[in-house]
Amino acid sequence: MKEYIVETRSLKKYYQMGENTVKALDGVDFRVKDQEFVAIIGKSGSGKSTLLHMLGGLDVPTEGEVLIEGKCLLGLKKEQLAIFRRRKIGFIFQNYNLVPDLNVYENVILPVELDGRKVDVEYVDGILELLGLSEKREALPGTLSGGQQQRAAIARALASKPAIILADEPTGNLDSVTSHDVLGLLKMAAKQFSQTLILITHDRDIAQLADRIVHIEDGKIVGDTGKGSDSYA
Ligand SMILES: Nc1ncnc2c1ncn2[C@@H]1O[C@H](COP(=O)(O)OP(=O)(O)OP(=O)(O)O)[C@@H](O)[C@H]1O
Repeated sequence: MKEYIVETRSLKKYYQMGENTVKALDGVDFRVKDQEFVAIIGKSGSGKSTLLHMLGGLDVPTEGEVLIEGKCLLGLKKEQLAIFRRRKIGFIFQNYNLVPDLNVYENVILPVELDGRKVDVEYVDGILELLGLSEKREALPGTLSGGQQQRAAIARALASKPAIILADEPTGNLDSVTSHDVLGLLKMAAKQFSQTLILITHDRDIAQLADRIVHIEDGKIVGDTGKGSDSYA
């Protein structure tokens, strides 16, 4: 295993808006160790989502590199990138993106099935149990509370056993008590299944759950605190 599971080198993403260049990311050197939990904080428009999208291979940098387990994403062909995303990365977004016609269990195993892999039923049952969803396996998403839907989305992200979980404001639609509960469960699950967790949040209380807090401003890392951090600021 490489020292860093995730690494960016001088990562830049510029958008040309007429005469103006928006520097969404402006030279980001970001490193995450295997099984670390890192929270990314920063004001709206500071570049958090852009960074997360680059890490997950959902977008291509203007300059610089993203390395996952030491492998440069830019070197991958389209098909290889799609396989990489399905196998290595679990995404959790603010709007849960559950399929309304499928029940909780079917939603959770969908990415594994789409990848043509055999479902590890015992493992999935363990995740549902851990997230308090065992009773809701057969329920349709529309009949669940926001917190339950988000837990189902977390279960789905965990089910394919990805090495890395990327979560973009996963509790943005939940009240603060539910947010804390859901995030606590996500943290516990990531630990239990030896996953690396990178989470964007506006909420400083939630960020405190992480091993490290990385602060982004105007597309640059301006602070990096917590155990195991390198010093950037
Ligand atoms: N497709 C795009 N075209 C043009 N500009 C973009 C695009 N995507 C992002 N930006 C700009 O890049 C900057 C960073 O955006 P980003 O979404 O990464 O911020 P953020 O920190 O995630 O914000 P929020 O907390 O509001 O989600 C912003 O100025 C945004 O307007």
